[in-house]
Order: sequence, then structure tokens, then C-alpha cells
Amino acid sequence: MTTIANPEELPVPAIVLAGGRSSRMGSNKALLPLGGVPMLRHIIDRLSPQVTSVALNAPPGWPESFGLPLVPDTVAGQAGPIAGIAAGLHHALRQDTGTTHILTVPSDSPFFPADLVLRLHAAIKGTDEIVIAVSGGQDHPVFGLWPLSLSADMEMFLRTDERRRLRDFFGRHVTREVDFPFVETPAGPLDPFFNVNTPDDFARAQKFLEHFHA
Ligand SMILES: Nc1nc2c(ncn2[C@@H]2O[C@H](COP(=O)(O)OP(=O)(O)OP(=O)(O)O)[C@@H](O)[C@H]2O)c(=O)[nH]1
Ligand SMILES: [Mg+2]
Repeated sequence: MTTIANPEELPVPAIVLAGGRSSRMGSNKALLPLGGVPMLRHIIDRLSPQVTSVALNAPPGWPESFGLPLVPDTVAGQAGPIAGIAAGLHHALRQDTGTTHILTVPSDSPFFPADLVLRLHAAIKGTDEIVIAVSGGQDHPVFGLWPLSLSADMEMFLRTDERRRLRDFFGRHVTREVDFPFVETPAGPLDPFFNVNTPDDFARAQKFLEHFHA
């Protein structure tokens, strides 16, 4: 393990996970217009100032990539978010950017914190550590910093573990958590990691967007 002297100075590339089925929504949720703008566009805009590059983890034939490089899963069969994270690590290693971690964010959480990367970064004490976001006592494993050094182990986990659950993968490595506060809005307290799964969630997101300027 290498100790990081000053985590804030580390450059972080990001990948947006959009390889899911949107089965609860019934149509590609990342591209639904939220306030007239595709949800994925909100996410890219929120992410871009925080990271050195953004890639999009989505299947071949994805209709709108917003000019981002498309990175498909390396294992077939929509094996869950961990397949997207593994694809992101694989992609970053090939890019050889000299970074120790990548950031992942999902494509269905448009209100995540503007200081997400800064705060996750500050929690890292070693280059082999995972850091994930927490709010209201709930962890959000798709919002995390992932060490490139874990790429091979994640790939193996993905190919051999039956359940392929992210939380099971954490047990194999040091995993830190960073807690983020709810945001007060006139529509009520907003979990910054509120994610859109169903048409009802989408209607709630539209309401929150009207009040959201953080
Ligand atoms: N690359 C990849 N990403 C996935 C996969 N499954 C889910 N995700 C992503 O992980 C994030 C959280 O997943 P969910 O909220 O379950 O989204 P989903 O799977 O599209 O939706 P449901 O079908 O309703 O479960 C989203 O950004 C998804 O795009 C997968 O098999 N591969
Ligand atoms: Mg799912």
C-alpha cells in the first residue's frame, strides 16, 4: 500500500454508469427530460467541474453520448453496477492517465453534491482504498472512488461470485465511507443521492429541480 501525501491534488477521471435496464421506469431513464434537459446531461454538468475527464458506461448502440467516450461492460448479461465499475477501471488502465482512482456515479441521481470528489478524496489514506458516499445512514456504493489497483480482483469477483453484489466486494478491501448532509428545499429535505427508479421518483425529481440551486 502506498500512502497518499495530499489527496486533494490527485486528478480523478470519472465514468457515469448507464448500463442498467431501467426496468422499473419502463424506458431509458438516463435520457428522460428533467426540466427539459436529459437527466444524463444534468449529471455530466454536475460532474465535469469535479473531475479530469468523463466517460459513459453504456451498451453499444446507446442513442446519445453527449460527445463522451462510450465504454461498454466487459462481461455480458447486464451483471449489475459492478460490471460498469469494472469496465471503468479497465478503461482507465488502458488510458494510462497516472491516476490511482476513478470516480463512478450512476445515471439516475441528478442532485449529487458539488463537493463529492473533494470530500471522497480527502478520506483516502492509501492508494488501495475504496471510498463510497453515505447519506441519512444509507450507503451509496455506486458513488465511489475505486482504486485502479483493484481492477483484476474486481474482474475476478465479477466472473466468479454468484451474487455480484458491491457490498460483498467491499469485504475484500479497505472501504471508507463519507457522510453527506441532506439539502433543505421548499419541497422538503432532499437526499443528495436521491435516485430515480420509477415514474413516481421522476415526478419527485421534477419537483426538487424547481428548488434546487446548490
Ligand atoms: N454497466 C452497468 N450498469 C448497470 C447495470 N445495472 C445497473 N447499472 C447502473 O447502476 C445504476 C443503479 O442501477 P439501478 O438503479 O438498478 O438502475 P437500472 O438497473 O437501470 O434500473 P432497474 O432495471 O429498474 O433496476 C444505474 O446508473 C444503472 O445504469 C449493469 O448491468 N451494467
Ligand atoms: Mg437495477
